[in-house]
Amino acid sequence: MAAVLRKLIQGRLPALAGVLCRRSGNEGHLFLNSSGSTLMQPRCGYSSPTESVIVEMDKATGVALLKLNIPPVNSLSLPLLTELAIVLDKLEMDKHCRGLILTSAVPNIFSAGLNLFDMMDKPNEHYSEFWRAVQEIWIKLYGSSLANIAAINGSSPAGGCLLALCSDYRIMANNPHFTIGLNETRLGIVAPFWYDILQWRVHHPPPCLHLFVMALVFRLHVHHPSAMTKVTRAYSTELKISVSYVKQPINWRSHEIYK
Ligand SMILES: CCCCC/C=C/C(=O)SCCNC(=O)CCNC(=O)[C@H](O)C(C)(C)COP(=O)(O)OP(=O)(O)OC[C@H]1O[C@@H](n2cnc3c(N)ncnc32)[C@H](O)[C@@H]1OP(=O)(O)O
Repeated sequence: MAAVLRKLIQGRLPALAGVLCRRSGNEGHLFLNSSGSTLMQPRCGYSSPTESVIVEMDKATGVALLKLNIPPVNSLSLPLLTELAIVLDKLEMDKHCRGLILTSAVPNIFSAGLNLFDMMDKPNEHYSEFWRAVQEIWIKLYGSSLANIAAINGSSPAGGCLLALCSDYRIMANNPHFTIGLNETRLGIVAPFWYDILQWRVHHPPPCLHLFVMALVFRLHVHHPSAMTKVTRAYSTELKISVSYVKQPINWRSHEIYK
């Protein structure tokens, strides 16, 4: 690990800087226990071909639980990114699916971020394909029409943090050993401009966003349609605002931090 990091820090990140600068480019109860692992009672499931992304679809709520499952650290390799993209596409097209929760099947690790081995000693074609896959994931997650929540049940540096930032809402297990943040700057990787916006959005959520998530969690935990209808009616305006907020496209020119 140390040797890999040293090699990357020494500036052997061919093709990376250019790509990063380019601008195109029972009832499904969810708990985080003290160790941060997620417990959910699955109703039915389908997973990616290699089970690197386990999918547990709760038919009653229409919420899919996605568990990243590439030990030891769920590093985001090209195959994992590709499988995750396929799963996200399938869920987007599934008319019964209303939301998704992204978490990890690996104890203590949500994701170690981008796979370091995909960023070194590879031909240029590989870098193009890899970075296209990275961008595709954040676009699919951020632009998803489904409500999506990151249940961060372990450490989540760099690209792992990106996955969390792309989600509509984040819940992290309360464990002092779990770290999260953008440590990739130490490897010489400059985070692209939209990373700022994703972070800004996290630090300045409107109060109604919390209401939106409360309603969602309420829907998952309490199977009481009439109670839910009352909540929805009472707060319909706030819910509409929060839904449009979390699903708004990034428009960096009009964004407040760039004004
Ligand atoms: C366009 C969007 C821009 C987004 C920019 C994002 C960039 C990145 O994501 S760069 C990647 C940055 N990630 C890291 O620097 C993470 C480094 N890893 C860690 O900090 C730790 O490994 C850990 C906290 C995630 C887990 O710690 P621990 O449980 O102690 O496990 P080990 O450190 O012993 O690691 C086990 C095993 O996993 C290998 N490994 C760790 N991280 C990666 C990785 N990102 N890619 C590939 N492999 C990784 C590590 O080398 C160990 O392997 P072995 O030595 O063979 O056991």
